[in-house]
Amino acid sequence: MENSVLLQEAIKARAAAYIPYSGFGVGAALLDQDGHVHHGCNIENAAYAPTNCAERTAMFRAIADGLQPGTFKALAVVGDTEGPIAPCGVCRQVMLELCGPEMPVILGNLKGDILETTVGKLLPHYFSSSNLNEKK
Ligand SMILES: O=c1ccn([C@H]2C[C@H](O)[C@@H](CO)O2)c(=O)[nH]1
Ligand SMILES: [Zn+2]
Repeated sequence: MENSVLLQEAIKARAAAYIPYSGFGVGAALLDQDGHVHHGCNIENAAYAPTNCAERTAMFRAIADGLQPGTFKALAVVGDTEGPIAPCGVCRQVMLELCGPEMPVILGNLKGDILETTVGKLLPHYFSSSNLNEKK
């Protein structure tokens, strides 16, 4: 699937954002190996901390639907930002866990700016399960 098509899916996903506090809607679209797209939006909370970002919503939704970690092909994320949106640190760590360092990440905005990167480039010198296993 073209990056531009996956970004369009992220824009569609953004329409469902629940954002009563920030007013800042984000959409995400996660492509699986069968060519299916899993949508995510940010879901906020009056207590703020329980807020779930669009990226994590898409990944958790796909895992809950039975897809296997490490099998995803790409993740697109879109917000109404000046340049391509920047995923938060928590989402980068979850991307590493569920998508792996090599997976492409396509970051965009509503003006059509695009940054193509990877999970590993977004989270250099990351902590992962291999660090836990070093001590076994
Ligand atoms: O990449 C990002 C950045 C921010 N947010 C959400 C979290 C919160 O609802 C709002 C403001 O931080 O945007 C995302 O979903 N993804
Ligand atoms: Zn996040």
